[in-house]
Amino acid sequence: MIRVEHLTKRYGDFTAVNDLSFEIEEGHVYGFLGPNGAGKSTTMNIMTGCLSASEGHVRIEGYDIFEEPDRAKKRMGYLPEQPPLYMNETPLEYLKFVGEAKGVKGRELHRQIESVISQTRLEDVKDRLISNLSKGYRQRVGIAQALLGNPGVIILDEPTVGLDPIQIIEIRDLIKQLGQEHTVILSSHILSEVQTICEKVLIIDKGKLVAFDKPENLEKLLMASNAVSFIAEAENDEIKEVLEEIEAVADWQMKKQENGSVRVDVKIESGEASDVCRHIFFAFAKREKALLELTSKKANLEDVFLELTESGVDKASVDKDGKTDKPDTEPTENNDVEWMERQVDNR
Ligand SMILES: Nc1ncnc2c1ncn2[C@@H]1O[C@H](COP(=O)(O)OP(=O)(O)OP(=O)(O)O)[C@@H](O)[C@H]1O
Repeated sequence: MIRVEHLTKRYGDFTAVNDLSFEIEEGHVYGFLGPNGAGKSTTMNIMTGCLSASEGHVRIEGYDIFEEPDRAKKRMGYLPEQPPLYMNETPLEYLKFVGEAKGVKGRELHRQIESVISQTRLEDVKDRLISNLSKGYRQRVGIAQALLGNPGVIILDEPTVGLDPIQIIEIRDLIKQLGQEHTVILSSHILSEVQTICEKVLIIDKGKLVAFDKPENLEKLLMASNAVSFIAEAENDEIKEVLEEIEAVADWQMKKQENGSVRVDVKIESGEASDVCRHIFFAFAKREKALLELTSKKANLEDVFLELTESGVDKASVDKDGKTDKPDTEPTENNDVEWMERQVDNR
């Protein structure tokens, strides 16, 4: 459906997108994930024909975005990071304007406007001035305009940035619904967002693709960072004996507690942490030694993301340059959003 081939974008001496290639298939929700400045917006702007590329090709359903831009653009709806809304118009007026600009006319335009207003639940505000709408509703208007012309692909650049937690949840639900009828590509630097909405994730860092897979497969990549911790009332030799019985155990550290028990942190090389927990539990029970605590830590997408972007070590075999620079991130903003989301999720 979309084929990106060896895409490169240079701003002067700076390479913002570096030899990016990937293919998007029909009917999935794709997450385009990366730290701030990774090159997500640049890539999306090129894919949607808003920006030229220094090198490479983008084909939308076979149409080259640079050679046949009209045909290619017809097949895509785009919500840029800053949606170009006219504040002194109502959603209805604005959607009419955008629909006409996309070449939709007459009754068909009327039908499509009704349909996108209903899909994005704008009925109650369709006659209010956009300048008087909340950011969440403005974002809905932005999504509604992307849906006009009934494109197969919807591209959304950071659609939840700046929204409050309730609005974030509403927009995510809307995106999930859109994914039932369209191919959706969504850029984000919020991991939990991509994990909950997307079926496939592209991770981009410093303009390069570092991973492209299902969220669950990316987590499997980091099985090695699965870990188990326990506190046992046993001697070091007995603990060593138990751990040596378990093939999946890669390494461990023991620390004597004040009450005489021993805290053990175990690194797992392969397999499930729960299987290792089960083995440890029964091994100590058989020896009639008490386990005071037993917990496992499963690698999640966040671990994959940090591993692939912060360390620059390429576990997905896409980028082999092994850079170790830290990305240009703005953790405060991300943390605020994720913290607020957790408050809502926990209610
Ligand atoms: N017009 C420009 N001129 C020079 N450098 C630019 C220009 N536009 C973007 N850049 C740089 O290119 C890099 C990629 O920017 P881009 O906006 O694509 O990243 P992003 O992944 O979308 O980041 P964010 O999540 O912050 O939006 C950044 O280092 C940015 O500063």
